Amino acid sequence: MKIALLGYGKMGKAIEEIAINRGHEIVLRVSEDIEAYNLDELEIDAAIDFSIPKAAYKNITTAFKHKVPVVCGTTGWLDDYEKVTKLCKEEDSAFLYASNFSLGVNVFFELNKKLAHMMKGLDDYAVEIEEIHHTEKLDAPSGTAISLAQQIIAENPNKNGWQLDHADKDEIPIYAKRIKDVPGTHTVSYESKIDTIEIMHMAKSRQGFALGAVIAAEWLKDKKGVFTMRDVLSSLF
Ligand SMILES: NC(=O)C1=CN([C@@H]2O[C@H](COP(=O)(O)OP(=O)(O)OC[C@H]3O[C@@H](n4cnc5c(N)ncnc54)[C@H](OP(=O)(O)O)[C@@H]3O)[C@@H](O)[C@H]2O)C=CC1
Ligand SMILES: O=C(O)C1=N[C@H](C(=O)O)C[C@H](O)C1
Repeated sequence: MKIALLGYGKMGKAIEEIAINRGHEIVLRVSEDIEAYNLDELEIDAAIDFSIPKAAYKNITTAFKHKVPVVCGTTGWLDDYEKVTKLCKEEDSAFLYASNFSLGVNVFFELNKKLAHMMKGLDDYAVEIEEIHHTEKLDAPSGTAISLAQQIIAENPNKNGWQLDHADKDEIPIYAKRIKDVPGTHTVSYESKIDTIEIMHMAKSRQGFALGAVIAAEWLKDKKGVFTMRDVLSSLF
């Protein structure tokens, strides 16, 4: 496959290494305004966007206009998600966003949903989410923590939203910590006066995120429509 990397920072470089090892060719590396590049002449099979929150919308929608399928891992831009999916359908293109591409986190998401379902009637337990990332991360809370909160809210009628660092009774607090070099750790805990139930995922490197993104691009290549990582991993869950 011919792959365009929209964003060539820590994740772009990790994805490049894995894509080349899997026999793909990187035909474009974008680190600035996408309009500076000629997408049409490169015969791109898929673009993978791991850029910055304020660039993601333009990168994605520009790729659609050039009929390039987009896998997006950039977080912190989701206020524009509905606009992007509408445009994807209008342009007859393909789009797959995941707040976290690692297989382990996608298993963790399934555990989180099951645990939330079991805990929804147990009012003695207070739920909270903690995420820890490296100090260069631009957004807080992490996209993964938001996905975890949304999954709990979907299961629990007593929870209507989330807030960073504090929460009302009907909300889930998300605590975001920044510590040098941490690739990404997420913990969901339910605490009562007598015990604590906790599930945790700790990434040891960026390799899992990068491999998942390349697998998603291979999967998306000849498809049309809007997908999630659950579609890619449907045979597992
Ligand atoms: N979904 C997932 O599984 C994962 C998601 N992420 C997310 O991916 C994103 C990138 O993370 P990471 O690689 O660690 O961050 P980095 O800061 O290392 O990389 C971002 C890169 O984007 C570049 N950039 C700036 N403007 C543009 C633009 N207009 N178009 C394209 N690229 C641009 C930056 O260039 P410059 O430095 O010159 O400004 C930088 O090289 C973040 O949003 C992060 O949360 C990260 C890991 C996993
Ligand atoms: O910025 C990061 O590094 C990461 N971002 C993603 C997120 O916001 O959830 C995924 C992963 O945890 C690493």
